[in-house]
Amino acid sequence: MPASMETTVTQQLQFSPWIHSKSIAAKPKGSLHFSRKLAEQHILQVPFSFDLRVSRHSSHRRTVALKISCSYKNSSVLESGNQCASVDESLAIQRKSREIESYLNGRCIYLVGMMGSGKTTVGKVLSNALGYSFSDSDSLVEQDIGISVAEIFKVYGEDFFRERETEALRKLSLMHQFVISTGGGAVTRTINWKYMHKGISVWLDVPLEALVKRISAVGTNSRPLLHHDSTDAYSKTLVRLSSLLEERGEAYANAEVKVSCEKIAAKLGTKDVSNVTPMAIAIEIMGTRTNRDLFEERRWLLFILMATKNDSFRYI
Ligand SMILES: Nc1ncnc2c1ncn2[C@@H]1O[C@H](COP(=O)(O)OP(=O)(O)OP(=O)(O)O)[C@@H](O)[C@H]1O
Ligand SMILES: O=C(O)C1=C[C@@H](O)[C@@H](O)[C@H](O)C1
Repeated sequence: MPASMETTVTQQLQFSPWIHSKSIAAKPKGSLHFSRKLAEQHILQVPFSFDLRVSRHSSHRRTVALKISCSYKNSSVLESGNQCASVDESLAIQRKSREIESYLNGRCIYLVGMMGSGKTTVGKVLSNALGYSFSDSDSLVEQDIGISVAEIFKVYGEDFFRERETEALRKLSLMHQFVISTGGGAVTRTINWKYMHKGISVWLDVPLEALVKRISAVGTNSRPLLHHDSTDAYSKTLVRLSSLLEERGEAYANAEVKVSCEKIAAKLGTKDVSNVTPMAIAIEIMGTRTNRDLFEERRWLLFILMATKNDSFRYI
């Protein structure tokens, strides 16, 4: 087994939810090392089986299926889990995160987009890769008021929620090194943009049909603006989401970066956006520069060019 692949696989474990994966150290020698702290905490005794299969699904991706079994100290229970990950994506995300570290300079990333566009899912992958913290403005409001977003809408109404959402974004705008998943409607208030423009805003643009599929699969209970009685979930969600998207299209376009799932799918050689993984979206985000930053870069280039051409050039 090539050493580089083993390294990647070991690093993939950091995304695994079923063991205290943060305590796993990657070692590019084909062995898994667990920290002393983990052992001292009597959590993990020894990994006793390690099963790795590499398959080639398409010309674009190699997928590693990794199965690990561990025994836990002071317990007869054995637990195991599976982790599937694309080696290429995993390498690309690590490389990109190193590349953009100085460009980001600690700036927060605000993910905006419709309900179900993947702000939370992609946000967690992105924050993990960048070594940033993750936060979610809906969760901050819930913690603040002590009840769920759906209950806040029911008890206090949408205007009250929007005020609290703005306050959550104001607090977040004081932070550094955060990836922030914003509420789907956060883009509708101008004041929220004042806060979000303190960092880099990214619109996750996902086709309506994909949003409806995702939301109908998990239900609308936690999404008060979409909630309806249980009959014909797909078409009711479709109607409601399409009118929200029409109302908000321009507001989402205020984001400095637009990441289109359809475009990523096309790059992968497919039309089906369900083939676009959260990791692929995170990689695309990391590879895109804002117009503001491109403008700054060009300004500097121009300055250097003129300075080298003309010694007496003075930059104003
Ligand atoms: N790239 C993806 N491919 C397939 N499914 C995805 C993808 N990203 C997210 N999902 C799924 O879509 C659903 C919604 O994702 P998520 O909660 O991250 O969206 P969100 O934008 O945070 O939604 P909301 O604003 O309503 O909280 C989840 O079930 C998630 O697993
Ligand atoms: O799109 C919206 O307006 C909303 C999206 C959710 O994230 C929540 O912020 C709330 O349900 C409203």
